[in-house]
Amino acid sequence: FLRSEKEEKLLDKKSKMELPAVTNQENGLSQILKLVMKQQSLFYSRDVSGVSLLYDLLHSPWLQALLKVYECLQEYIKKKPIPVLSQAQALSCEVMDLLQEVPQSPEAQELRQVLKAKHFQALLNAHDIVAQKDFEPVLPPLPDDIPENEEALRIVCLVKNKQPLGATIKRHEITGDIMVARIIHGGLADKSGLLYAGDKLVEVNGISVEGLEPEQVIHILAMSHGTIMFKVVPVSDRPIYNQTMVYVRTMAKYCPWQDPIIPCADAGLPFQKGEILQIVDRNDSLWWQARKLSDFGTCAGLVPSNHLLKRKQREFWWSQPFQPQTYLKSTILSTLDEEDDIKIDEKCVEEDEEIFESEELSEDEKEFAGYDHRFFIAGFRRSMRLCRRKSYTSQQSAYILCSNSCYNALGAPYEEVVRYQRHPSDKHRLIVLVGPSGVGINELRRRLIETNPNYFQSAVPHTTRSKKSYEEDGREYHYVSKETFESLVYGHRMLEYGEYKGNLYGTSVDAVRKVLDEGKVCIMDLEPQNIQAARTHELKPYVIFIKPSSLNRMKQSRKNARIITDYYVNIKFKDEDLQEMEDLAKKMETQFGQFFDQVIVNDSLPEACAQLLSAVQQAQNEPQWVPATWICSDNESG
Ligand SMILES: Nc1ncnc2c1ncn2[C@@H]1O[C@H](COP(=O)(O)OP(=O)(O)OP(=O)(O)O)[C@@H](O)[C@H]1O
Repeated sequence: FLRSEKEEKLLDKKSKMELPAVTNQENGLSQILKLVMKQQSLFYSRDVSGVSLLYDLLHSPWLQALLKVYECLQEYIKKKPIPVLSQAQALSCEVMDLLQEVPQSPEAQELRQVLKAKHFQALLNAHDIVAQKDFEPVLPPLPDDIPENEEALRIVCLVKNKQPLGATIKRHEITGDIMVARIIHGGLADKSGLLYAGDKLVEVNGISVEGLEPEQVIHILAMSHGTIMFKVVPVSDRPIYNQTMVYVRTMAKYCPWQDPIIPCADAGLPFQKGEILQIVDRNDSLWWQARKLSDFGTCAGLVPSNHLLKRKQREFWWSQPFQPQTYLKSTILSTLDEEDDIKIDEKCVEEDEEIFESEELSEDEKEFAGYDHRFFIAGFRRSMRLCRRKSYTSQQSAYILCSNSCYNALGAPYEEVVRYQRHPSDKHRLIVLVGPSGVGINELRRRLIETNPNYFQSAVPHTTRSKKSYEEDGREYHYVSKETFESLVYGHRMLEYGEYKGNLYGTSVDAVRKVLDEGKVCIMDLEPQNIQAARTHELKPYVIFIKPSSLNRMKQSRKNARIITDYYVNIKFKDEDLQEMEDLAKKMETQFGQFFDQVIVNDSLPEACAQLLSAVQQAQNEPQWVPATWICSDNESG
């Protein structure tokens, strides 16, 4: 008899003098022989006569070949082969007779010899015996005196330790019987394979459940320890489990203990926005069973189905309409609103970007404009940055886009995802940086580009404002007419856009595509409500949220930091600015966290920079969860 692998190891350790016992038939003859061969040292040590003979036999190529045949046969037996004929030996005799009659040819002679050979005849004989045998079990006849209404009972014993039983019960609406409502995937009941949804409960630990409320049955179960015995009437149509696993990203937050309609809160699986779940059972249209990637070994939990969550979300959104203005309001604008009379000796900026014509640009100002000591970096212009947060139109469009995102979220509370790893010959994924104004996005983006300007690049934005004498079309901006700009917007070719001082600014898909087509990594910053527009199969954006560090840390680290406003090139951060940055970050995370692939806390700049570089490399070279639509179809929408 064979022992389990664990027992075998123990046996190896404890004593090599004992012969292992075979208890598991499934392990097969080959396993037995392998085990015996493993124990050969034991034979030698005991000096048993004939041991060397056995050793030679075990290692002979004949026996090895026989083992292979045996293993193949085992496989065939599992598939229930049907013999073509059951009289192969008789047929071979007939063929031999015929061969005697045909004119002698070397081939006919050879075939006759093969058929005549003792081994071959023995093989055919064995074949016929197997082919003629009926392997189906013969069941005893049913007794004639079974009462008409007799119900078959199944007795199930489960040993309960600390883990829950993994089954829920309910009262049948019509019959009033206590039924097994569902079996939780991976739980004790599921692993036993003895209880099924739909089984009628008759007794628990010898106590009849007739007339009891489900809560009373649960109480009996809760009080029971060790082995629990269930007497059940098995369900006649056992549910067939043939679902493919799907993985989803959660687009909403869920807490079972706050959900009044969950059938069993303890069996619920709480989740935050943006978590990846493995959906293991979708048989119930209202309640699915899911597992978190981080807790793969544990049993599944109940989560509301797509349909149910959509309903819940709709109720939620109706009761709490989304108001982007409350947190899209600029830090700086609100500061200026409160304090018109700012007495800071920073340089005052009169006109849109006029300052860059001045000979007296400080290094800081140049950097803000996108100038480095060696090269020009597109996409850092002040107006472009300010239009994002200042322009009324921008806020309106933000509202529209955001409403769309909310609508999308309503449409799909779970987003099906698949594991995707970019092939080296594929275009790079777009890197999107998101964060509250002033957190350091431009600083990080600039530093990242400077590490390798031939590899990292920003997209060149579009503007409707006229070109300045020192500017170059396609370098600072693509200068286009208002009509062209608007046609790009209506054609959904703008990832983001806004208005600043009467001019339109925005970044187009084509500008991003140009960078990607050159084999480079495109880095751009977006307002969170515009992420949805970038989430396409073509761009496959990897979204990094830049989060501010704690207020106290920022008060220290941002002492020399400067922000740009529409009035000042750079002013120092005030405590209120930092506070507002923190509040804004929290709101962004709550509202849009499900879209963030990575979060980087910008505390120490060099560290945040290193993290950003590593995140960008991960995005391009390591497998990531992405929406299934990006991979499975040519559908452009995200
Ligand atoms: N970790 C940090 N430690 C100290 N200073 C920082 C840090 N990160 C950024 N800064 C500084 O904070 C200021 C604002 O950063 P930056 O202009 O990059 O913000 P931003 O997020 O791009 O804001 P906006 O979107 O409003 O332009 C800059 O002076 C920058 O050098």
